[in-house]
Amino acid sequence: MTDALLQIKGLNKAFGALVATDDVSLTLEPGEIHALIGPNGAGKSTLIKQIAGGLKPDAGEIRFNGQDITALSTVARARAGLGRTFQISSLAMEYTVLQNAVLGALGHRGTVWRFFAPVMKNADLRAAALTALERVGLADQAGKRTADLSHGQRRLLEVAVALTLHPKVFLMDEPMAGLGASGSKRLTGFLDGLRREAPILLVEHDMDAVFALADRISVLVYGKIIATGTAQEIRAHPEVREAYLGDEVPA
Ligand SMILES: Nc1ncnc2c1ncn2[C@@H]1O[C@H](COP(=O)(O)OP(=O)(O)OP(=O)(O)O)[C@@H](O)[C@H]1O
Repeated sequence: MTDALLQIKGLNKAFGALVATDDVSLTLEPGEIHALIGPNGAGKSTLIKQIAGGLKPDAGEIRFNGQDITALSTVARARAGLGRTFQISSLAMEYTVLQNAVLGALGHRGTVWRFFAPVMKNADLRAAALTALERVGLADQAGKRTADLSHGQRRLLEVAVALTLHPKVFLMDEPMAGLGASGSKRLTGFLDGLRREAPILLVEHDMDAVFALADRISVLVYGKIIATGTAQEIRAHPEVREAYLGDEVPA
């Protein structure tokens, strides 16, 4: 394998007596989708937050693109190329779809955002935003108020906002949530191609999507990774079946 773009080493995080991240190490290699699965409360979101910079680990190291980023702010990490979609929407609901995408593109330029109107007239920003909207199939919704989008469309808009930043790596926390069968099929197809642009660390409960997409799967239980492997290896792993998959997934 080539050098990992993202390397997590011995990460630990406790909330009082609760160990939410228990000595977690994992890598994300160029071109791959590495899915992180596990039961509710296993610590998946807590791990993503530490990688994105919103939560400080108690111990351990996060290396990105050859650099130790453990002490960097969320903004510095995003500028360095860590793209993220959120479990809870970060969109401005009263703004249009295009305005949200332009704000995303603006974040990449690092420009100080003083006046919204001139920003919306900036041809480069608009073009970057529209390209991202086209890629997720939302270009025809550009003028719509974000609050008027369906839940699934909002999730796609979040992916478009992340795309405007041209990240080197994507961190995605449950992008399929609430999409419905056709929406998740469509997003699955999109993520399948996206991995060639930037590898994806994917937290997802939708097992159809995980098993269709993931090059590798890590299983988190009580904050600990109990197994990492291909879809086939994970399906057949006795401890994983007992702790998480049960009889839902045929081996
Ligand atoms: N800020 C916090 N303070 C205290 N406990 C927390 C905090 N954030 C998370 N936890 C706890 O840490 C554990 C891991 O939570 P986390 O949200 O990371 O799990 P998860 O695997 O993402 O769950 P889900 O699949 O339901 O989203 C849970 O027991 C949760 O209650």
